Amino acid sequence: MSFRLQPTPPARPNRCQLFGPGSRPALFEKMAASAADVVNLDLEDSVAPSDKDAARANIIRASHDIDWGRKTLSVRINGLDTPWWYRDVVDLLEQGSERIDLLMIPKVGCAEDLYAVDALVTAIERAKGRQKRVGFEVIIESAAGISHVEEIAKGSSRLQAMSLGAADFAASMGMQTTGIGGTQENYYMTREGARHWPDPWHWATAAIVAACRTHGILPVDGPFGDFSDDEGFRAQARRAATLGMVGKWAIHPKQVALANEVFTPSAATVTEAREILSAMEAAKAAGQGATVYKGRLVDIASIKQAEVIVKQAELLADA
Ligand SMILES: CC(C)(COP(=O)(O)OP(=O)(O)OC[C@H]1O[C@@H](n2cnc3c(N)ncnc32)[C@H](O)[C@@H]1OP(=O)(O)O)[C@@H](O)C(=O)NCCC(=O)NCCSC(=O)C[C@H](O)C(=O)O
Ligand SMILES: [Mg+2]
Repeated sequence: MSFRLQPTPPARPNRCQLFGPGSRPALFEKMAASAADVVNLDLEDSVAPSDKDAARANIIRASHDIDWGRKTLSVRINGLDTPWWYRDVVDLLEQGSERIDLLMIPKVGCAEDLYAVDALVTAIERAKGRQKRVGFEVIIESAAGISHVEEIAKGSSRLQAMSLGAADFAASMGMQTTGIGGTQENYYMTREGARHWPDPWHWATAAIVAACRTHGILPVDGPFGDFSDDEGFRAQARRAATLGMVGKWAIHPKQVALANEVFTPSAATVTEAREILSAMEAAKAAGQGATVYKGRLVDIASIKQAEVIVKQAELLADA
């Protein structure tokens, strides 16, 4: 480990973030009753320009009236290149309840984007005497965002989570795609006549995870648009989990159980992780730094790998 230690990310469950448009308040109670860890009420791209004011008012009302239980309540504001974002922040923090946990900032391109929102939020919190410090989450969904991902990850002490937004990301990168996330038909390799479809989101996912882990932020996989394709969602989520992400968005309620399934370590995985820790305890007692578990090498690094899984399981058990 470097002399600079890796900070611990916020200790809260973030397996699934369920989205719903702020312009559809009939969905809010259903979102609150869902099994998602995080609810994202949207003011941005799922809300038509003519509905922005009404959607903002709906969300403010819902922050007071709806019992959100133990969920993390997040509101996605409009992008900093629009005329709406400052009004989103001002109204949400002047009129919304303290139940709002996070503001999600879309399409961040540089650390200064967080600085600007932080300055406005800080002034409102002081002026209104708000007791709870609101947190931020951001979406990396542009060429600029991925190019500046590490500076963004350290851009504000309010930042808790960072998601990959595959749809806007693909558009900004000029990718020839139309589907939101998942396998892309023309991104394939061939060998001996057979096609194989690698993951076009792999490098961006890995870059986001590295930036997040360096700065103690939760890395999250964004939307998977085809909500009729459960296996496609599972495969995308499993790839993201394997690379270190902690959860995934749901853009339809049927995706919530799928995300929770993938991002909750299975009983067998947790048992194996605990057995590795026990095997290493026994090895340590015998003065060894490495031993054999189920025919394979485990050593001090294996302790850290196993601890990732055991800590995830303990966090979810406590939640
Ligand atoms: C995708 C939807 C438009 C589908 O809505 P609908 O046609 O109403 O779905 P169903 O008829 O299948 O609904 C079945 C029941 O589930 C309830 N429902 C629907 N959606 C939700 C929801 N989001 N949360 C909770 N409950 C929901 C319906 O009311 C039905 O209930 P019942 O009648 O009692 O059985 C819609 O799901 C939707 O709007 N989803 C969210 C869209 C969204 O927020 N998009 C923004 C995030 S993705 C993005 O922005 C891209 C990203 O930034 C990037 O760049 O990658
Ligand atoms: Mg987007």
